[in-house]
Amino acid sequence: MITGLYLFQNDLRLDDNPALKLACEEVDQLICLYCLPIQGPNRLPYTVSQFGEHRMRFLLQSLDALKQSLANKGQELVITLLHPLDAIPTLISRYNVTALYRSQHAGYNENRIWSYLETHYPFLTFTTTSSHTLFETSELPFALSDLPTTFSQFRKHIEKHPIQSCLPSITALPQPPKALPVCAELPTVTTITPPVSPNSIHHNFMGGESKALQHLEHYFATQAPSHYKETRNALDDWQSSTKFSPWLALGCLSPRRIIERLQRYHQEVEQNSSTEWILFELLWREYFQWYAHSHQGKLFLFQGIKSCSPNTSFYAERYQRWCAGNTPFPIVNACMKQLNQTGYMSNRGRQLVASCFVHELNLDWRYGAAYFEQHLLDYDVASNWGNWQYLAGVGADPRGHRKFDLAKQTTIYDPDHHFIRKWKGNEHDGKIDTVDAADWPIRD
Ligand SMILES: Cc1cc2nc3c(=O)[nH]c(=O)nc-3n(C[C@H](O)[C@H](O)[C@H](O)COP(=O)(O)OP(=O)(O)OC[C@H]3O[C@@H](n4cnc5c(N)ncnc54)[C@H](O)[C@@H]3O)c2cc1C
Repeated sequence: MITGLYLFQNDLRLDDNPALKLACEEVDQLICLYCLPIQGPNRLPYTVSQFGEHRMRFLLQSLDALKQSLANKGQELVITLLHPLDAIPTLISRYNVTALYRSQHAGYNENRIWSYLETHYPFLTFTTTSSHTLFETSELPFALSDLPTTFSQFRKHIEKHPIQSCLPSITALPQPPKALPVCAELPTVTTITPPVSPNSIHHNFMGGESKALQHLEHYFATQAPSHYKETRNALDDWQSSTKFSPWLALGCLSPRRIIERLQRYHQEVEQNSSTEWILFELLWREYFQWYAHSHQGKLFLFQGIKSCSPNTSFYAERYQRWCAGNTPFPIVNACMKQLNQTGYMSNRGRQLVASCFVHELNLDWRYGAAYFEQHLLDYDVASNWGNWQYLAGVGADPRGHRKFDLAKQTTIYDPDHHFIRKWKGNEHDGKIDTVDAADWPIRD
């Protein structure tokens, strides 16, 4: 009798999940595990915790949904607050686990944990299968160490490569062993976050696989894909971009399932430069995934993948002002308040606030990335840290860095200040510093 352990991470779904399918085929009984990292020391050295309330709400909803789907098939999702290196060895020895499975993950820490287990349990089998990306490592037309240094080169290599078809949803799973440990006492969605206003943008963001598939269908049932390229830079409109990112980040939705639905839209409705741009953006996501796999720990270094560090530092007051949306830049303030109140910010907004962080406030980009990590519903280690590096000039940008003219951007994207007024971006005191580095008040 083979007992397997499946570690759920960024693949909280049964649909198109090749890693889980393989586990189901190879073992007689299966433990399904999720380690929820909300207790213990913060893994980031940048003062913030990993989970803001919106991010946690979306994750808990997604876990609830997965737990229910598994229960409908006679399985049990064990959710623990223990670190994987405490939980997994205990389960291995208590249930005589001999085979461990997971989906491929771009996270440096997640991979170190898996490698540690592989080294310490050489007689067990460890299998990692890709489900978070459009392609598998073996399909890439270059070695990971030779990943193209720019997105354009990457896209040229990959865009004509056929994308594998999706797998159907898993209908049957091996049973769990008898007397599995009960789940940790988890905070519930209602205890951890305040109720969501029905008018709020994030009312639409409900975690879980079935919500993801509903949203996918709904998006492609509208005309929005046919206008995506013209609308995708809007700051605050639900239909302007796909809003797939939170479900993609947790793996409630497979990127290949999106491509399959996009192709159906092409056959049934139309194919134009807007619809093609959706694939283009998903290739950006793909690039950052492989970028993280390729550069590993360098994703978190101040100098990124470059050889010299930016000329920025950490100024506590400036950082606090940026987080709270109290800088001299109304558009930035509005975007930050939108993030704080909803857990979402448009791609254009993210570019503007990151540019402000690095180029106007001269702050160390990693603190901005860590703040995003805490608050974004769609936080994804590769997309977040890769984009921040890009904007800070220490990543994959051939131009060196991106500094946005915030006044000009406001004229283009919020000409009548509707967005700024809505999010109260004008409510600020116009200052960057009121104390100096030694905490002595600065006099005007
Ligand atoms: C500083 C910064 C931090 C970011 N952090 C994250 C993050 O943690 N998680 C995340 O998913 N995206 C991140 N992005 C990328 C992008 O802003 C979001 O993916 C996008 O805004 C999500 O909204 P959407 O699903 O409507 O996107 P759409 O415009 O509809 O794009 C479709 C999909 O393509 C992908 N995509 C689009 N743009 C990018 C991009 N620049 N990089 C990677 N993937 C992209 C996403 O998966 C997105 O869901 C970041 C961008 C910046 C500038």
